[in-house]
Amino acid sequence: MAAVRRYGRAAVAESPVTVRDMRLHVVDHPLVAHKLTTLRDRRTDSATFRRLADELVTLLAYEATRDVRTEQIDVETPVAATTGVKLSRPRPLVVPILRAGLGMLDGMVRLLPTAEVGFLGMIRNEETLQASTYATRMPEDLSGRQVYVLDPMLATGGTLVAAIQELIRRGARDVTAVVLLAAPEGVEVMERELAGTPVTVVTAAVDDHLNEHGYIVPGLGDAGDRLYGAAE
Ligand SMILES: O=P(O)(O)OC[C@H]1O[C@H](OP(=O)(O)OP(=O)(O)O)[C@H](O)[C@@H]1O
Ligand SMILES: O=c1cc[nH]c(=O)[nH]1
Ligand SMILES: [Mg+2]
Repeated sequence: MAAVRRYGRAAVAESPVTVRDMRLHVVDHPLVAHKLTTLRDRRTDSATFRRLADELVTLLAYEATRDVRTEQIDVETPVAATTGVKLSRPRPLVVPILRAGLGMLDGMVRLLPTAEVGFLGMIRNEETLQASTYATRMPEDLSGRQVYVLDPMLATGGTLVAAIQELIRRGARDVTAVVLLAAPEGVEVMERELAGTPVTVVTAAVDDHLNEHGYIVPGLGDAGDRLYGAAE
């Protein structure tokens, strides 16, 4: 599939790649690959999965926050006066998409301690693959805010596109999506549906394809169930 080649290994070498208005950054790092491989493993239990997802997000967050706004401040070390930076206001907003995105929240705010947190509850209908929103708790006005939206899986793209459209409706113009895994089909849908809006997607990998149930292949299964499902 041409799209796979476009976003597969080649994208890792050149990452980030910009396609129309979307910047796709596949984080190429051995620790990222190691943690992702253990997340993929069907034998990994929920407790380990939660810990690894948390660690992986912190590594992705390092890349995702590369353009976070800072301002210069004065600081006195024990030796001399100098200048440094601190995170600027308005505070960045972090929005996990419930349920599975909640497993990424702690790892993200660990690196962004000043962040405000909003919530979007969304569910994908497993028959139609259409996303719907069942809960929203975010500031109404997001103009001037840097927004980081968290969801482990970018599959058909329906969920993330709807989430980002809602952020844009509230005035956000600086949106970064942090996902653990993406499908090439979902990346294409995002480019098409969000054309004209500069959006960055940071991910650990772009996989091969979606199967007939809309699951990422090889993927890691149902992220929500693996994080919060019944114990094995
Ligand atoms: O790109 P898409 O095709 O829209 O699929 C991705 C969405 O599906 C999963 O959520 P799910 O609906 O299973 O909800 P959950 O997080 O509560 O498990 C996943 O966490 C994404 O939100
Ligand atoms: O592979 C997939 C696709 C959607 N949602 C998941 O949790 N996993
Ligand atoms: Mg799920």
